[in-house]
Amino acid sequence: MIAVTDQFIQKQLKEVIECVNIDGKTKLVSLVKKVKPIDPLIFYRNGTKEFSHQRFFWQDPDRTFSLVGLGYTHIISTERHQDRFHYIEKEWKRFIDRDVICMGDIPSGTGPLLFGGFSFDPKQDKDTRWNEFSSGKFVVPAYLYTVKGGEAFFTANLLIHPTDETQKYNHFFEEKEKQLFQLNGTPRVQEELSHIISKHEVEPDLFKQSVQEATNRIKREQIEKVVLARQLDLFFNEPLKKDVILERLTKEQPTSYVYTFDSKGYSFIGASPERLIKRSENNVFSTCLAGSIRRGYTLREDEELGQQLLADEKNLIEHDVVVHMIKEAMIENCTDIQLPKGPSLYKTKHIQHLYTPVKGVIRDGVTLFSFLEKLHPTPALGGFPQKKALEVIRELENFERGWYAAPIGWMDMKGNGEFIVGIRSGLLSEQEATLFAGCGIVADSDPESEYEETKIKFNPMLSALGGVDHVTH
Ligand SMILES: C=C(O[C@H]1C=CC=C(C(=O)O)[C@@H]1O)C(=O)O
Repeated sequence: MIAVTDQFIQKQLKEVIECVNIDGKTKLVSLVKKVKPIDPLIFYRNGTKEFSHQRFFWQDPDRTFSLVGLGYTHIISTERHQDRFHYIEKEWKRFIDRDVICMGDIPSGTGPLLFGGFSFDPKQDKDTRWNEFSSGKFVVPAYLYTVKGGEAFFTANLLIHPTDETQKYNHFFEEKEKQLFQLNGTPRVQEELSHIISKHEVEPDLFKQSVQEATNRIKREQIEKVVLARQLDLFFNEPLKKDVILERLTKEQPTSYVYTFDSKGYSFIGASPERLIKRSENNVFSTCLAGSIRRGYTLREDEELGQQLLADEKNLIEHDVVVHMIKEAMIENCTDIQLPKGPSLYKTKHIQHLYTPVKGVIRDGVTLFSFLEKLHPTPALGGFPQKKALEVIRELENFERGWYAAPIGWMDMKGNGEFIVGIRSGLLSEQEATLFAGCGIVADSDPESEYEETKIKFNPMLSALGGVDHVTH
């Protein structure tokens, strides 16, 4: 990409405004500039005053790729049950073709990019807490900061109306850049968090009963595997500092994706280790992650626990069901599939998992969203067979999962992008948080152990919110 100057951008903007004035139709113009890298958390924080109701943040586990969006210039949202993936993709394509003007050669991950997610199951009974998070909701940010490797880019996606005058945008880009990239102040991770004044496990006994019921059904061969989840409610003494929580997540969960989607006072936030699908040109990557054990307190104990997990039959069955389903989806949609023979370990700060990465070359005509539709929910989040597992979850879980355990991610205008599953997550509002955690149930699952496993899975969010002591390795 050519390094553009502010004068060049100003000239381009002037030309677009003149065209829009003549044409009489509102357009989104996407301006991209290479900038000096700053910490993406600073960009997110700089949006607190103006954009706290419309912000998102995304960072890869290796922290070499970050996206931060401020302000939502365009929203594509649906409450559809059936073809929600297709609908969002179709609307996005239509928007790009009809309403977007891009300047020059735009690198992947910049420009008019779509960020958002889907709900786990649009057929679950609705809870008003999830009102801002529809069955499919995607946004094009007004301002986007992208970090790719050592390079950084600032995108402004501006809506230009036919009545707009050129003067309105004089020095606009430069001033926004100055405002959003200012390095004022130290990292806030040391700052005191709001205090948890009350912690409430939502119906733990019901969860254990549901696990028991699920194992009975599995033994009666009505289903092979089902993932059951539960909630933990937290109440705080003062409004939550979302930028501090996000910063703690990035520091405390170095092997996880960190993400938040903020909308009108609510934030869906988490640190997930689980990639659902990534597309980069014609290459696709997915991950089978299922089967868990806690981390050890010493290196030795940690290794022993890892070996125990790698040999544990119950966990291997749980994992195999996921590998089988993802492999089938890969065969259908890809060529040149590469899949290791057996799982390895994936360690996060509080928990270790059985892990099998998969890659392939996407077949002609398959898109990121059509692939997503095939995969979601994998047996790591739903169960197997998929349809039956969803019915069991609807029956045995007594809350709406919303975006928990569902795809969240991004796609650019070239169709490249990545989706993870929104686990190790919580829904935050002003002074409250609801955390979610689930686990895969197979015939041999024991309700008490599954309950303990969900406790560990609450820890990444709980710790970022100031609720648990840190485990050190
Ligand atoms: C459903 C969750 O985790 C899934 C991902 C990895 C391992 C899992 C397990 O071992 O049960 C779960 O399938 C969660 O963290 O809420």
